[in-house]
Amino acid sequence: MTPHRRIDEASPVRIALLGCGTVGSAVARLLTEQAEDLRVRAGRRLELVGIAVRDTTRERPGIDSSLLTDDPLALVTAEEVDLVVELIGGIEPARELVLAALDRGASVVTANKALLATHGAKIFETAERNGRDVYFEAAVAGAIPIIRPLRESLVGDEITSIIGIVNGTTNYILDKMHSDKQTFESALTEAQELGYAEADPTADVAGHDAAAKAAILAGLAFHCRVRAEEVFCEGITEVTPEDIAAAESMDSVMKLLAICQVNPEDETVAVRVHPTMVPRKHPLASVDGAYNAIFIESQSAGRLMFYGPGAGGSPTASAVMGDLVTVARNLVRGATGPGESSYRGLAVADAGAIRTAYHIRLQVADVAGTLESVAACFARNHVSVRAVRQEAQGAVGEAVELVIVTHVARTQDLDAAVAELRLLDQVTGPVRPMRVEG
Ligand SMILES: NC(=O)C1=CN([C@@H]2O[C@H](COP(=O)(O)OP(=O)(O)OC[C@H]3O[C@@H](n4cnc5c(N)ncnc54)[C@H](OP(=O)(O)O)[C@@H]3O)[C@@H](O)[C@H]2O)C=CC1
Ligand SMILES: N[C@@H](CC=O)C(=O)O
Repeated sequence: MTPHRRIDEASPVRIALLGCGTVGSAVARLLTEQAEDLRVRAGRRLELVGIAVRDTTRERPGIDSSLLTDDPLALVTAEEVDLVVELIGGIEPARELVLAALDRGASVVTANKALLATHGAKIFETAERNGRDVYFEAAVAGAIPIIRPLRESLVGDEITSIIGIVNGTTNYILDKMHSDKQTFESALTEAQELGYAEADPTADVAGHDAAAKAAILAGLAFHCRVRAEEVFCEGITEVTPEDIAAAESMDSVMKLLAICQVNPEDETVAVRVHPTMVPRKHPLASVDGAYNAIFIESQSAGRLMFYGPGAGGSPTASAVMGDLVTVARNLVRGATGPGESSYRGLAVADAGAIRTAYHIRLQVADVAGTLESVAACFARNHVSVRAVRQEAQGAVGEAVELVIVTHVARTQDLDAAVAELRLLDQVTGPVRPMRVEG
């Protein structure tokens, strides 16, 4: 274990900031503007000793340019640094820098879900070995306190499921597609301008950002390790205005949900992210813009809901600052916060075994026997149909739209049924399955 520089009463806690973009610049400003209150709350002055960026020549309003450096490794390995705040994003060089900081003896605060959901095991093991903290409240759901409740408040309870909206960008896009009939592209541009999207917005719209967050939530909730790549993940890039209209015709809205459950039969963990039809009366349906919401169900507490701004510089900086003060207090006391608790070796369920209800739209020729053929595809694949609706009545033989709602079914069974439907002579257009929750 690296001996820590003693933070005596006259010494400040020295902070290195990696990244000065949407979140980093908000953190840097708060450290200056709130310096006196932060000193009292942390028990020591918090001194920003350097800010690593790519471009040191760019004008950055409110930021002391003498602190800028383009050598992040030199900054995190500097002898005097007590606390490294990683707000660069992505895997490299963030991984290398975080590990170097911990090995050198600094504690770490990060908002980097992609990094933790991919290299969390190594990072937490390195922190433990060096007796240092890794705090990451901002990594999931922006300003919403969700990591601390899972790591501390609910650690004595048995969590059975988590369901939530954990990506602000996609919630913003889907909300705008519903409420303003905006196109996907223009809503995404707005979300980028507002600072909600990742540097590469593919991570948002393809569902990878939500999948990384779901992996972190599932790991904390069920005390096991889940990696981002193990999460079943479908983004919103294929969601069309027709899907939005179909959801509305069912008095529902489209949401990108993250769902984490333990299957009590085989003790596997099912973690998934996908666009989902949610009935308007469900509390998640009214979560608009870049807001996030997370429902937790646990044995003793019952149902809990967490709600708030899920993205953006200022809300995310709030979560980072909370971690920063907590870690500074720990440093001053010579203590560390809770480490990783992943003692349960639960396996992650196969994607095909994941169970949900479906809403399926398909175009068929309105001829005798069509309904029977369609129903047989579901029956042969063990998918139970709950309701069938024919959208319009035309002349015999004309194409009509059928809407079928199923009971909860296994993904692999539903996929097999859809594959058979596509081969039917009576099916004359695309077959569009959407998952349904609530
Ligand atoms: N934006 C949001 O709403 C939220 C973001 N997060 C997370 O916070 C982190 C930061 O996000 P955000 O602020 O939006 O990202 P930005 O893209 O706005 O900022 C990234 C910053 O990192 C710097 N940087 C990038 N690569 C390097 C490098 N190799 N060396 C030194 N500096 C580098 C950039 O420098 P330069 O300025 O010179 O380009 C920039 O200042 C990410 O992990 C993200 O997932 C979490 C919750 C919400
Ligand atoms: N790009 C992310 C930012 C916060 O984590 C999002 O849109 O939620």
